[in-house]
Amino acid sequence: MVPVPISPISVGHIDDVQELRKTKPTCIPRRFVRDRIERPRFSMINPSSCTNIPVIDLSKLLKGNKDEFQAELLHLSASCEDWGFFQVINHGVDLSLLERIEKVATDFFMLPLEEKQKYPMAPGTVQGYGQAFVFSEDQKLDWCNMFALGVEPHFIRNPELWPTKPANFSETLEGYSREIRELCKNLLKYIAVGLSLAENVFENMFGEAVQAVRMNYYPACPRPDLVLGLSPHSDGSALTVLQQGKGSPVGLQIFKDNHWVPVQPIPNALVINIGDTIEVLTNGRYKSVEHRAVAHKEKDRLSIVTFYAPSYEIEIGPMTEMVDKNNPCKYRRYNHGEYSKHYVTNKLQGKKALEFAKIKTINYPKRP
Ligand SMILES: COC(=O)C(/C=C/C1=C(C)CCCC1(C)C)=C/O[C@H]1C=C(C)C(=O)O1
Ligand SMILES: O=C(O)CCC(=O)C(=O)O
Ligand SMILES: [Fe+2]
Repeated sequence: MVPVPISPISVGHIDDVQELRKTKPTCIPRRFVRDRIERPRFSMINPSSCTNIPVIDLSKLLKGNKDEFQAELLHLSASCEDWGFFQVINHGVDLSLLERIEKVATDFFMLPLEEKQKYPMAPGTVQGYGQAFVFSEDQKLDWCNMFALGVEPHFIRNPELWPTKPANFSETLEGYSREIRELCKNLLKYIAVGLSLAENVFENMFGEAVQAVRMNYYPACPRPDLVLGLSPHSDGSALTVLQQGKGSPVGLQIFKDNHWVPVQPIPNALVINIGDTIEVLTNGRYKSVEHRAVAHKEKDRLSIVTFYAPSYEIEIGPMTEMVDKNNPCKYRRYNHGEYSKHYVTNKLQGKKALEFAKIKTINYPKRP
């Protein structure tokens, strides 16, 4: 076959925000300054920010009595349906692992730039150190440094991008990913039961699930009102598990009822969100929710995010149980590998990536 020339992507110069903060603490290059409409208006944050996202106590599902189990299952279904986001406490993930992953992530981001640049995220790709989802020179940049790695199955790994410093990075990430994988399997089991589906429906469907980790480091910013830590997006995964660094300021915001609602960190809790894949499988009953991160004036922030998704070979489409006369099929069937490719080759733009799967409805004009 004739090799197709791939046109190289020209993304221009991307400043490393941690370096900017060190060397020019008051400078915000033009590419980071958002258009007015996109800027986070802190005065516009829902004043009843006490509307906190729901909290699920997983121990009640794992080992609660019958009544506790039923009540928490209802709470989980309602959280998925009404919020698409919740925090999980008593999740069973070893707390020392949460501390250790945070330590290696922080140690990595604190390395000299030359060391981190040994693991570069090539333009247009998503693994390594840098800024993902940048495809042109005029695209606005996020006030964030990212380090992302594919973890499972092994063929998605690029071993050259697994850092040798800090020394215990790889073994810690392996241990952490194993436990987060079990958490995702458990959550998917209870999500299925809450939908009156067979408990193993997702695990059986997903095959050898894909798991990737992204560590986001948001340095303090002199004008947080002009920049975004991370552009608004929904996640392409089935489920996402997000760990907020201890002592990190509030930064994650979710878009609900036309307002950006901040997510208040709870010590040792993990934030879970429904990804695009579960939205499609449930025919839109559980929706992936747009979210973003904002920067803080004085404090740096760290988040460690795991994307859990079906194997690339899997065909995805609304499950038959979720489609009926009152809920007509809203999404087409597609291959998850194709969706992953589509997702990672487009800039983050709200829920735009999911247009890929939506069945367009035509509104015929009413007859006179
Ligand atoms: C920067 O990365 C992402 O935001 C991201 C990518 C994840 C991936 C890797 C880092 C390695 C290869 C696999 C994968 C594409 C999952 C988001 O992940 C979402 C997007 C899709 C689609 C998904 O399944 O998870
Ligand atoms: O840092 C955060 O709180 C948000 C991260 C996120 O949404 C992501 O990595 O997909
Ligand atoms: Fe996200």
